[in-house]
Amino acid sequence: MTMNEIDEPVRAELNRLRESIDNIDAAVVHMLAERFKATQQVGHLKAEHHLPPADPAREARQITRLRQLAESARLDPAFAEKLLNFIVAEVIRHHERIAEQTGNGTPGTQA
Ligand SMILES: C=C(O[C@@H]1C=C(C(=O)O)C=C[C@H]1O)C(=O)O
Repeated sequence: MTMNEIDEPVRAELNRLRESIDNIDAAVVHMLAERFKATQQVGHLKAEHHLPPADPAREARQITRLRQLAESARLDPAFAEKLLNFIVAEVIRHHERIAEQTGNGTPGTQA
C-alpha cells in the first residue's frame, strides 16, 4: 500500500495528527529561538567578565533536573539528556566565538 492508497478516514486521522505535530514543531523552533536569545546574552556577559564559555557544574544540575522532568512526563530521560547536551554544545560554540570576537578568549578553560 502506498501513501496515495490510504482510506479516507485513515487519511483524515493522519492529517489531524500531522497538524498537531506541525504546531508542536513550530513551538519547539520558537522556544529554541528564545533560548538562544538568552544564551547569546549570557555569552556576551561571560566574555565581558572573562568567564569561561562552559559551566560543567551548571550543566550537571540541568541534566539532573531535566531527567526528573522527563521521567514525570514519560519521556525517555536518556533522550532528554542527549537533546540537552546537543543544544548546550552549540551554545558553548557560540560562547567561544563571542569570546574570540570580543578578544576575551580564556585559553585552557574552554570545553
Ligand atoms: C548558558 C550558559 O552557558 C553554557 C550553556 C548552558 C546552556 O545552554 O544551558 C549551560 C551552561 C554553560 O555550559 C550558562 O552558563 O548559563
